[in-house]
Amino acid sequence: MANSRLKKLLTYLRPHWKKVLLGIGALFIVNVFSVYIRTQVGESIDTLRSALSIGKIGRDVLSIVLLASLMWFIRMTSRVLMFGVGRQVEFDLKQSLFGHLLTLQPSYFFTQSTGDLINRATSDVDNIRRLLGFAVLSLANTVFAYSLTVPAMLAIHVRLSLLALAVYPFMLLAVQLFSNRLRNEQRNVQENLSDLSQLIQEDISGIALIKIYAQEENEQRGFQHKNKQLLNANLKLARTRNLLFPIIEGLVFVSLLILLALGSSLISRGVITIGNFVTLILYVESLVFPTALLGFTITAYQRGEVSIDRVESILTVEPEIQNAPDAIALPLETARGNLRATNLTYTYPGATTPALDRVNFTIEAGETVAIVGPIGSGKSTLANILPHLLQIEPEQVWIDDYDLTQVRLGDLRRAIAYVPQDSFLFSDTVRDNIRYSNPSSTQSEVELSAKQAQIHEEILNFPQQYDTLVGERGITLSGGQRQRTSLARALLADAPILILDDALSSVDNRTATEILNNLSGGVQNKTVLFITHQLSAAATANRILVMDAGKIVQTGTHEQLLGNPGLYQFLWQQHQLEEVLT
Ligand SMILES: Nc1ncnc2c1ncn2[C@@H]1O[C@H](COP(=O)(O)OP(=O)(O)OP(=O)(O)O)[C@@H](O)[C@H]1O
Repeated sequence: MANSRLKKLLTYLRPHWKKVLLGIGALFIVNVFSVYIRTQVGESIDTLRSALSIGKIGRDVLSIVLLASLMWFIRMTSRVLMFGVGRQVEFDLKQSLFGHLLTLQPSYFFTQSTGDLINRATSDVDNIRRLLGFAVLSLANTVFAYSLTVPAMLAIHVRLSLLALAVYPFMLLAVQLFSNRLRNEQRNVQENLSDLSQLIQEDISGIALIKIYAQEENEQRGFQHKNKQLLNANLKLARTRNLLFPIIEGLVFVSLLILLALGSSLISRGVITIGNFVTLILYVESLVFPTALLGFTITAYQRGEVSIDRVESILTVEPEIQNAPDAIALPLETARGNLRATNLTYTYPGATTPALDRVNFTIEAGETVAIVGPIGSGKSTLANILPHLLQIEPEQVWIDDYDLTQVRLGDLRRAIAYVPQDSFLFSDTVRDNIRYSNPSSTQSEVELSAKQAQIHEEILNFPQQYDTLVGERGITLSGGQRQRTSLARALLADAPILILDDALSSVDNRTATEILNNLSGGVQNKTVLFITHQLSAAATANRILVMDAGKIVQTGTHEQLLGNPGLYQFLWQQHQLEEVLT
């Protein structure tokens, strides 16, 4: 696992290897300078003891200042390079995450919490950036500091250096002991953060419901509970971290004490010079920072490791619905709009009964077909299968006599304009919302679609007409206006097949029937499939499919179906009753 994470890190870094090498190389030079300057200080002290010369002191000070300035400059360069690489990897990861999410089927998003997904794409990616910027930089710095300083110390006096360094294995032991705990606590923090984000996102979406049922206090309590859990997880992590760092620092000071205690007798016996002794103290002091940082580095590493897992768990999800190898091209110009189903059966993952059970139909190009039936009878499932938004077995559905599962996804979806039940509008202008299906269309084409969807007149009454912003940053449209704007968008796509999934449910019966009548008037020769509970609208279709419990139980024109006892007759009587009552 750790190995695979390391491999992942290397994959992230590979495109930026030149900068990484340059940054690490610069860090190596910085550490060489650091050791050299400390040796210089010791030598200067020893020279002072033999002959006090102001000129020599001046020269030594100047050379040390120059070297230190150069060192500072190179250290800055290495930081800019490494932190830049971290930012670049953050950018790359966000790009691939977003790109990958767009390849996944809608059902994936039903089973995932949006807050968690957002958190992974932001906070977790940020942790990986820190791991690659700060942690790699600091780890490399620690390795260089030790590998250059320790030999220099040993060269001065082996026994004294070894004794001063004797406490360092305890430091590594402490870090090791704490690392598992830190990782688990970090994971806990990330998960609690995701929970909280999810709650905020849900509450904002469901704000009307919260108010209708006067649940503000309950929601506030729920939020407080989750927020408290996050606080506790953060405090626990901080406690562990705050326990580790003082242990490390304390051990460093023990090593300084050893130096002081033993070093003074070695000086008095003339084994080492005062200059050597000062250099040794400076060396031990130079290891304090990289060693104390080891704790932070480990935390950043742990945090990054957890985040790598969380980000990779999205990136490794295979899209269920992809182009088949050698997928069949179905260019828009050649698509006619025939649809056929043979024994179409579909069961939702985890469900025990099929949502569609051996469904058979043939719909000719240009036909207008209404699909009616009680709630939960499988109408939307069928509507989602046709643009291949749900994965089905091959050889069950055919478009223009091609197996739907073998047709290139882009071509299939361009051939089908689909208006789902809940009409989604982007926070953008009305024009761009309609143009979404065909971004190169002209204003007059947009207006034509809006007229067919019977929304044009209302748009003209909006404050900035077609330039009016809708959604979160603009005006709020009524349910019926949203539905007709979505319909205008679908009509502008000019696809040979139009599927409306109860897409006019918030539009009054008369207008809905008028719109559908115009669509089925054959002006555009589209195949129109509309799912509806408005039976007066369904009555205008060329043919009606009646669904019940996943099956097509009746087929025919309105008149034929009315003449036969069955579900349609029953639904129609109910509809007539509702008309009288309203
Ligand atoms: N994502 C899903 N996961 C599991 N089961 C589902 C899912 N979506 C729908 N179902 C089930 O599949 C069956 C058919 O649902 P579907 O939404 O296709 O019915 P419908 O006829 O469109 O209903 P309505 O008229 O209410 O829109 C129902 O039993 C429903 O509970």
